[in-house]
Amino acid sequence: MASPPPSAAPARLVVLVSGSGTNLQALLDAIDDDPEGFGARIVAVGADRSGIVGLERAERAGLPTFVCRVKDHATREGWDAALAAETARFRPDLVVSAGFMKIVGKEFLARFGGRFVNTHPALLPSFPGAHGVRDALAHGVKVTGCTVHFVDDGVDTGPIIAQGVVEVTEEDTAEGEAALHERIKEIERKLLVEAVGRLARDGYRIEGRKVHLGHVGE
Ligand SMILES: Nc1nc2c(c(=O)[nH]1)N[C@@H](CN(C=O)c1ccc(C(=O)N[C@@H](CCC(=O)O)C(=O)O)cc1)CN2
Ligand SMILES: NCC(=O)N[C@@H]1O[C@H](COP(=O)([O-])[O-])[C@@H](O)[C@H]1O
Repeated sequence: MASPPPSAAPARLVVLVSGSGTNLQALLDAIDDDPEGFGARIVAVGADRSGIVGLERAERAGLPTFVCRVKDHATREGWDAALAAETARFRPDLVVSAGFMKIVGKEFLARFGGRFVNTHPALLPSFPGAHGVRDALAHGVKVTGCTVHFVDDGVDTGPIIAQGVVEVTEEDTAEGEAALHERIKEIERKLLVEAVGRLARDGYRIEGRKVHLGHVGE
């Protein structure tokens, strides 16, 4: 699977959030710093819950937002189809899960598979799921980090785009999960900005588990 050849128009991004949205903010800031050069612009921000700082950041930036809550739908499949339809309204080239805490299903992946990027706070394939930082600490690892990857129908199993490493220190106890997560997020924000910018500017090919950046060799 390959992205379309790079075009003069910036890639359209829909960003999905569930929380504080600092990764979203990093993307907003990078685009603001170099609107022509970044290669992408955010066209909408979606969430699975209301009342979160991530949505406030989007509103402050003057972006359209949408909220799609599981509990407003009779079935999980109905929610997934609604999320896909809301996202599709904004005609994204790429969808970015930046702290989006819901597993998406068949309908969403049918529409956005191969162009849905997630950032996860651990070095995949270790410690997938909703508690990557806590699980890595509990396992006693000495290094952890973050992974930007394409989303597939597993949980955090899709092809890896980029990874960043963070050392675990003696002070990083199970109770100190938040402090380690903050150090990971400092690296993660830069990694996500760099990865999304490169995907948008240079294009990419996914061959099996390998992600090749750029249109070289086509
Ligand atoms: N089909 C996929 N969907 C998503 C993936 C993925 O790899 N495949 N990655 C996530 C993000 N993610 C970690 O990176 C993640 C988010 C949430 C969960 C989870 O277990 N969620 C529960 C609900 C938890 C909650 O609401 O707080 C759920 O979905 O029911 C695991 C991994 C983006 N989506
Ligand atoms: N498995 C998904 C997951 O744990 N996602 C994590 O949530 C945080 C969101 O931070 P933010 O809201 O400040 O961007 C990020 O660390 C992201 O990797």
